[in-house]
Amino acid sequence: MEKRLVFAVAVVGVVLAIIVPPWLAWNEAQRQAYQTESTLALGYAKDVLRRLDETGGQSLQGIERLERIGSGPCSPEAQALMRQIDLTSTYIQAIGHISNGTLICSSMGYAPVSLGAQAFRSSTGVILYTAIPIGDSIMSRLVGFQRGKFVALFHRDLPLDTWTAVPGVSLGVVHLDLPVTGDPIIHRGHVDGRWRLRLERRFDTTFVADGYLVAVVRSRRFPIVGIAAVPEIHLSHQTMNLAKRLVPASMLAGLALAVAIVLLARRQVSLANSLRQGLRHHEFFLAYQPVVELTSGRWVGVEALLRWRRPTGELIGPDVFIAVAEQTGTINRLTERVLELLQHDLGDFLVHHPEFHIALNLSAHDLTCDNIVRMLERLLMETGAKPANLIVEVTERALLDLASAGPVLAALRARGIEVAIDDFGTGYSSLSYLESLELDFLKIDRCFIETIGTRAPTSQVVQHIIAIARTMGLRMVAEGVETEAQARYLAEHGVQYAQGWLFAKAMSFKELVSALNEHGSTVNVTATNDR
Ligand SMILES: Nc1nc2c(ncn2[C@@H]2O[C@@H]3COP(=O)(O)O[C@H]4[C@@H](O)[C@H](n5cnc6c(=O)[nH]c(N)nc65)O[C@@H]4COP(=O)(O)O[C@H]3[C@H]2O)c(=O)[nH]1
Repeated sequence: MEKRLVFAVAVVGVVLAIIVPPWLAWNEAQRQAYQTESTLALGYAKDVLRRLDETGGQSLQGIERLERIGSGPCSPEAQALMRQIDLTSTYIQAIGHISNGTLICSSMGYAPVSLGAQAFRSSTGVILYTAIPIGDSIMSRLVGFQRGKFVALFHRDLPLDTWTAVPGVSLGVVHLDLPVTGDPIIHRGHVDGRWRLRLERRFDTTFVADGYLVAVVRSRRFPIVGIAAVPEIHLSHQTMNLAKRLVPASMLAGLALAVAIVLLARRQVSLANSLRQGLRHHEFFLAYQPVVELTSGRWVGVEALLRWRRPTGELIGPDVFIAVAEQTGTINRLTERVLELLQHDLGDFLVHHPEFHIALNLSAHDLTCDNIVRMLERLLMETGAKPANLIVEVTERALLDLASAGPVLAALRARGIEVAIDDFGTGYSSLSYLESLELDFLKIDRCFIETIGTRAPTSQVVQHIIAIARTMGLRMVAEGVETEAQARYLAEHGVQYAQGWLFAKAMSFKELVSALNEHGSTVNVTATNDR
């Protein structure tokens, strides 16, 4: 990634960091407010429904008791029962016998009372009266519930007499046998009978309509729904209250993120510049970590690991600078430098150690064209080495672009240079994907070796990786072996090679040569410092 690209990505990142968190916070405030208010509205609707269910239940029970009396609907016995039902019920105001729309006798006494016009007859034969003229008031607040010869009267406000913390809440009950456009049977405030359609097959639902947050709940006992509508303005207030807390916090977080992006971009650019400078000023060198044959303890080769020492003496690890080099397009130059350093270090070493191998790491970029093939051929020519002396290590990530990596790897293998898949198990490769490549070695990553003999959930993975390597006919190299127990386990499970601090840390080429000269290739020293 060039400087300008880093800048562009950073600008986009900063803009997003400033816009996205407050936007997310605002959405979260809306979501939370809606959730809270919906729960509240559903609570009101359920309360109305519970009261009406209870009223209906008590009315039916009372009527059934009166129907069971054999002594006539207005007999003294029946009237005594009416008074008893009236007194003991919590919701019914009166109960009586009706004939031709007139209450003949009731728990209130003998005086005949006309119930006025029928408001509605349900499919189950229940008749409702909603404008019963009692006393001087033509439109009294009583509602009549008639089944057969008897009617129960209750106060219209009773089911709606639910306490609401929010002002302006509308409450109502709609009968499902009424036409869709019909009015609610009882209501307080604005209630639209059509809101019930939003229930569909559910038992309750909430939605925003006509300036209200509406909750509709269906009764499981009667064909009715309870409705509560909280003014939308209240929802907006709640959203604003929450947003006042969430948005500033998210803006701060976004700002911190933006600052982090700017700092990271600056570091990226300055690290990229330093990398180029480091290449010009020869600040890179190679360290070599021995690869050991597990059955014999023989050093059969080394892995060349790149190191960067800044003029300040600071040592920067490849984990940091390889990623920056890959992102800033300097990686090919870095690989070139690795080959130059190898050529310089090796001299004619491999001519005298024909069985020894050198493993070097390649990046995804190196595999995008066959330039690397020519560069390695040149290295072989200059050092007098054979292709079998070289192993290239590629990570699973580098193999993602199979279309370009595949032919390059095939070209290397065609020349006799072997290929190892590095950090196996940490990337994205699927088995079928790996099978489409021709490989020689599989390197088992340190993170799996660490789990050997532990109770870590991934401790079984090593066995699977070993099985995969066997199935694919690959030789194995275990990385990061630090204990005898790990080495023993690996040897017992047929892993041929290993590297790690148990055997030796990475060392300079000079130290490698003197260790080999001193002890032959069966050295068993823990070589000095990993520079
Ligand atoms: N804790 C622990 N660590 C151990 C042990 N034995 C070896 N290691 C470390 O594990 C890493 C092994 O290299 P890698 O998996 O190829 O992983 C390498 C490789 O992917 C990459 N790298 C190194 N040199 C080059 C290079 O020249 N070119 C490219 N493209 N990548 C390189 O950087 C990665 C990191 O390299 P290093 O920092 O040198 O870290 C090395 C090595 O120092 C052990 O017993 N315990």
